[in-house]
Amino acid sequence: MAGKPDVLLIESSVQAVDGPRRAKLAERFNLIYYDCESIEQFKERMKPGGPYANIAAIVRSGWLKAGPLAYIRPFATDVVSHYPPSLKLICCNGHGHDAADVETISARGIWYCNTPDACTEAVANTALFLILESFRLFSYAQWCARYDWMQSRELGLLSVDPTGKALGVVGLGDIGLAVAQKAEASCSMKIHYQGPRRKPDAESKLRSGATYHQTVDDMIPHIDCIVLAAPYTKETHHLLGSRQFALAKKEGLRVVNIARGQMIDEDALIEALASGRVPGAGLDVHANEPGVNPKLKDNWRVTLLPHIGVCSHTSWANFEKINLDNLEAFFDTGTPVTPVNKISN
Ligand SMILES: O=CC(=O)O
Repeated sequence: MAGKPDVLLIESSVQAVDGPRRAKLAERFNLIYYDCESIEQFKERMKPGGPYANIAAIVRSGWLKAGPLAYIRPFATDVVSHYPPSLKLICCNGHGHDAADVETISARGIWYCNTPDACTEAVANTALFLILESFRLFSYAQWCARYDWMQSRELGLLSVDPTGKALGVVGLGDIGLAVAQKAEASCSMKIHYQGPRRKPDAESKLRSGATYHQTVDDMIPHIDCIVLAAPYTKETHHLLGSRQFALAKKEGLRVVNIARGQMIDEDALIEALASGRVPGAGLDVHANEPGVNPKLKDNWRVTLLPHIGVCSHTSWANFEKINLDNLEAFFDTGTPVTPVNKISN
């Protein structure tokens, strides 16, 4: 094994890359399979003399473990200082990278790569489902079909079709644009968007274009449903709160979040649901994951998912492929393919 770089693999059961490519991987790298039970154990194993003491790369293509352990954050600030000096590359599944302290990772001279586009379809399809849910409240209707048919009679009088309604997308990046295209194509929704700047290229990919608004507050009075598809940053923390809900049209503002839970002030959302300013919501993400606010759980106007939008067999397969592209490119050329930071070689 001497001479081969140590690569720590956090894998999923979706082994999309198999056959010759996987065999080559084992020829080229000393593959170590992550099996820690806690973050403390992870730190311990990276100490001199430990099994992870010489890792040159970490490749994360799967959950760390099922259950609450899946929420261990191996790239967070308190862990980065425990990385061995040999570590030069992190390849991590997913689109958002707010769970990693990329600034501190960069200061340590380590490349950090995400897997852009690997999950665009999966997340955009989830958003489309949640848009329909926020208007038609089908999850509650399903509950009625299972347990109390007659309660669905009232529901049928409350729900509204999204056809032709105005959709406001916060963040017209890859995912936001895919959501807008699907909503336009399937429900003829009129697209509005907000972000740091106008995006004429993205606008031109929509059949009827899109209306840009500089701020969320400017956009809300024009829309029937808002979808959050922007990265979570200091600026987007509590992007939706009481002030924004107060700006809703009198017919109300449907709310869909496929980005990060902390972009919504959940207490304000609960109040807006009670007052009718928000007649329906679809949330894939939550402020305190893996917990879900009990008041949202109790509200039949809200469709709740457990941050599953990004996860499909298709996405996990793409994650693995892109991670391995990054690993191989880094060891071939010194530069990975999809880094979010830049390290001078
Ligand atoms: O939420 C999931 C991701 O950012 O990939």
